[in-house]
Amino acid sequence: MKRAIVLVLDSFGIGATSDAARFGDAGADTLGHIAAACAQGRADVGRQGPLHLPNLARLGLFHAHADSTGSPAEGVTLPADVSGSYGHARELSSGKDTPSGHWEIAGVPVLFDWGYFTDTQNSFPPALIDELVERSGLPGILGNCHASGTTILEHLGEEHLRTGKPICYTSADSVFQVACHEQHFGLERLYALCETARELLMPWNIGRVIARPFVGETAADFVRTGNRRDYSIAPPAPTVLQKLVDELNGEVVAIGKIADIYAHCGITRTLKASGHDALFDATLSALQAAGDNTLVMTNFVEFDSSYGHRRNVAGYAAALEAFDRRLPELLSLLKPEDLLILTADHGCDPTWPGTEHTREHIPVLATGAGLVPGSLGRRDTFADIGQSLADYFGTSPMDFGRSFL
Ligand SMILES: O=P(O)(O)O[C@H]1O[C@H](CO)[C@@H](O)[C@H]1O
Ligand SMILES: [Mn+2]
Ligand SMILES: [Mn+2]
Repeated sequence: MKRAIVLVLDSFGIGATSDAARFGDAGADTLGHIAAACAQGRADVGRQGPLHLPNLARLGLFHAHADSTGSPAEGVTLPADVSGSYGHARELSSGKDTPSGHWEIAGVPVLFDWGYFTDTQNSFPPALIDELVERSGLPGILGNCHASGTTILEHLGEEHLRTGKPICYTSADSVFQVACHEQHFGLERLYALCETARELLMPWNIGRVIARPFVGETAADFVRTGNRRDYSIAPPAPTVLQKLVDELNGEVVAIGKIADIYAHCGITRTLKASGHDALFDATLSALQAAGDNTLVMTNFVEFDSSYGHRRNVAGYAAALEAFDRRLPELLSLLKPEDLLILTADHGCDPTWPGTEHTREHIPVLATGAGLVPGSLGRRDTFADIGQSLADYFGTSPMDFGRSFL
């Protein structure tokens, strides 16, 4: 029986890549800088002391990090006995965004350039906004700038409630984000607006439109909800997910934002859940129900959206420790022939200037399926994961990547 589980810890980078300087990210290190802050007592909010990830450590996380950066993370002990196969991978894709990372993990790197809105103010072309306003019957828009999604709610959330104008913003990523109040503006109306924006943005080659619903009545208490929705374009070639479905009639269970990120291509079941515990629970039940030729893939989004972008080191550390505590539940469900892979889609170093992603190696932690514990070394592309999955299931090979099985 072939069953693979891929857990994407969104934004969990383990050290800058050799091309990071091109992104302004030379020296970024999501894991290393979190561990250092913990070791130095600078992350004692809601948690205490050195970063404690015993289960990830046993799978080889800190070994992979040391191989990636050249030195062990501060304040952590590298276990003598490692039970997993561990490596770190570079990114071939031109960007450091979520779709690029996920598609490359699935064997399809993004070798073209996305469209970006590079102006930090008045970021969107007037003709685009005019058409969006007209087609959606809006009184206008707010924002029209680069912004952090929580800060912009503090600045413009109340004006949004007064005027009914959606808050549109972007970032260094190829995104068009729309924040609207779930009740005052309406959730379904926000989704419809995003669908129109998705259509209008096709010629601009923008990777994603993201609906960012929020609740609350004043700047002090606005909070984004789990009803976020990502409208991605389709991957440029069949991913390993698609091949598993098309060639082997397999099952692909997408948990969290996975289905949205692959534009619902190559997915047979979608499970939504809000918060890491609920995502973990959904992963466990999907695995318990999984039959032959099944891939269960989960994205743990809070690392990125609640802690990485928010530059919240203690929060990121606490979320990693909580994830680590639950890992034995998953490991105990695995059958020897199952393949488990833990990885990430890019970095988002919470100590780095700004609020953007960081260009980093991702961890590749694999166990099961006859893998021998030990180092997988530096991998040239995230697509080694996709190629390994193709190899494991026996689909036709991917065009990119080298199997580590
Ligand atoms: O600041 P928020 O709204 O979380 O936005 C972040 O999330 C987007 C998608 O990952 C990125 O473009 C980044 O800007
Ligand atoms: Mn991401
Ligand atoms: Mn992000």
